[in-house]
Amino acid sequence: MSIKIDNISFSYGPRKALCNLNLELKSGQFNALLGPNGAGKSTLFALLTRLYALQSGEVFIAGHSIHSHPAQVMRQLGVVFQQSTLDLDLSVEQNLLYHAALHGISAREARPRVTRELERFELTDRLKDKVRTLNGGHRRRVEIARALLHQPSILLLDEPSVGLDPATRQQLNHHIRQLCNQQKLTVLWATHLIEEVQEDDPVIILHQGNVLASGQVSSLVNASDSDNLNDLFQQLTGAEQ
Ligand SMILES: Nc1ncnc2c1ncn2[C@@H]1O[C@H](COP(=O)(O)OP(=O)(O)OP(=O)(O)O)[C@@H](O)[C@H]1O
Repeated sequence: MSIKIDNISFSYGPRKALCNLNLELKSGQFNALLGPNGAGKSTLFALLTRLYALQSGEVFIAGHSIHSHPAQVMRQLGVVFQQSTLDLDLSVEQNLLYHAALHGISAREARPRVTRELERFELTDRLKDKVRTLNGGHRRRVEIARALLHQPSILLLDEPSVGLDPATRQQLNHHIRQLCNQQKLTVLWATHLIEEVQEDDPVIILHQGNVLASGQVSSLVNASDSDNLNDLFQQLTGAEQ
């Protein structure tokens, strides 16, 4: 399922955060949204998830406007925000069942889904543990498992690897890629880290609210006079990695 972003702009008072964005995510693929701090990544996520109302332009999910068909399209979205939204004093199971209930899924129906997701994330033995006792990498996995409980076809992750050590970051990134391949999920992975983006990925380079480039990494690099994505990113944004 795809997301089409049609000419959206957004300002916080006088500060312009997004300027005339036009994008289409590749359906069933791992799409990377690469931008330095302040690029506008979180603002874009807030608009895609309807946390903020659109000020101009439109967003379509599977051809439906998020403005005119919100319930229909929101069901298709799984979201992992930059800041964790787990309740630290509830167990992993309680956090997951609570989310399922918010989506109208009964506990009876939710339990096997919880079991399946936790198995997939190798967290089965942590079911009854309070989230507070989990390390950062495990908390992130619980959040992703939670985002998948209602079986969305699109998964949005806003800098999910922030605060994790390099090995855990890599595992998480690898895990999402596997999920994407197995389930044909459309993924939007926001990051400021070039090493989380691979040559075959469709990438969107966002800087100061503007899309500077979008397309498959290797095509963008080949069409430029840079040797790799790192060089291209630096050339376009002036930002050092
Ligand atoms: N609530 C707000 N009020 C005013 N300005 C804001 C607000 N939130 C974000 N901004 C500004 O909007 C721009 C885009 O911010 P945004 O958080 O979307 O970027 P980002 O790419 O997610 O960066 P980061 O990784 O640092 O969160 C920045 O200039 C930021 O300072």
